[in-house]
Amino acid sequence: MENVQQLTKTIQSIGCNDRRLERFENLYPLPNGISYNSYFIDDEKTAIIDTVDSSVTLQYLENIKFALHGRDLDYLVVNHMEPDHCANIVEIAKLYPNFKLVGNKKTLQFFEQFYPETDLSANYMLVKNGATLSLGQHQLTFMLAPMVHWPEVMFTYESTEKILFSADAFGTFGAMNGNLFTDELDYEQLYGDESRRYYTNIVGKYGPQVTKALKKASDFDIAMIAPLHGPVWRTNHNYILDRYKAWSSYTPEKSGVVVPYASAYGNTASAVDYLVAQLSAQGIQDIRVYDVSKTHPSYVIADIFKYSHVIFAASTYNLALYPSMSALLDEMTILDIKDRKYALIGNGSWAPMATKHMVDFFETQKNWTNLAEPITITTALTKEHQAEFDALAKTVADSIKAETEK
Ligand SMILES: Cc1cc2nc3c(=O)[nH]c(=O)nc-3n(C[C@H](O)[C@H](O)[C@H](O)COP(=O)(O)O)c2cc1C
Repeated sequence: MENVQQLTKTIQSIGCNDRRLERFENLYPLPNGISYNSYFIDDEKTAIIDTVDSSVTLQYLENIKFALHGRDLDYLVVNHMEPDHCANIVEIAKLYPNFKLVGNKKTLQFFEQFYPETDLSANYMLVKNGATLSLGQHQLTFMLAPMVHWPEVMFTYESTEKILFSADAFGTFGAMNGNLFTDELDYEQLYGDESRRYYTNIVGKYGPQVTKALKKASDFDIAMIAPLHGPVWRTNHNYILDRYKAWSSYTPEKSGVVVPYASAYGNTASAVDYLVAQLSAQGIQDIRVYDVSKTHPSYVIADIFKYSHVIFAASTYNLALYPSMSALLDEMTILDIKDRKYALIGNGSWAPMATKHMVDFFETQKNWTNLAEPITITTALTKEHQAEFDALAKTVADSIKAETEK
């Protein structure tokens, strides 16, 4: 049976949920699943905006059949050619061969790269930035938003009902829970952290491009923002726009400190516990400690975007940096995170090298401010280092407080 909801009188949400997938892009844990959104516009001409992942094809095709009510499909607009959104183009082509596949030059190029066995060139409708398409009552305008995840990404604006179909922008991890609109649910509680983890890990590297797209989109009078994952915004746009402004400019949302550590036997972990207790004694409340061997880097990355300060602590592993800390630092480089204040603690029992590796790493990073001389301990934290740890806690606490007062 169909599973379709009304976005407006003439536009339906025909997307599907997937609560089985373990990892998005085979990388990011999905504890609450994911939704793949797709929209159907019922007008003199019929149109679908984006398709869904192959894992939900059967449900999706039922939804389309229901939405069309026996009519033919005229247009399929592809805002994003990533497989979780384009995997059903070929299926749609089998059932509705007369449709026009609407995309820009890169969209169509990617289509041929992903689906070399399917020739849809006769269906192509190539659009450029600013091109328009009339469906009857509804008028679509296409706006290129390159690198708001991928180079072919575009936004589609429907001017009659003032809806911005925003591709991956403004979306979130987490399946839908029945409520289609953000104002029907407690967004902060249900999707607040997961939308940050989604943005920072998936789009995080492309802050400048996101800023550009936000500026372009502000030319439009927007009543609704309909993303490709998660609920639709029809009120309180500023909540998500402000968050996007902060994330895309690498501005911390809060002053506070993230403390990712890597520890084989627990000594680095104990040293961190001592340090954060001193931070607490200094009055710091927002402290987030993570064992990077246990917590997936995407959660740590999301908090590094959220908070102003980071203290990295890691032990040495065969003269190298402990692998799970290395993985986190690699991920940070891939995402180009900048503008945070940091301090370093290394550990090692016979040839401690972790501190040096982390120092070398931060010399290559943009706009990270080192707050203190790195500390190296040689296995367990001892009274000998206590004063250094106390001093580090004071320095970091003072810096956080100064940030709060700004
Ligand atoms: C596989 C392995 C390799 C290690 N290699 C080094 C090393 O090259 N140099 C060193 O000083 N310590 C080395 N260590 C020791 C740990 O770094 C050390 O015991 C640790 O810093 C203590 O802190 P922890 O309990 O937080 O792991 C190694 C430990 C393991 C398990």
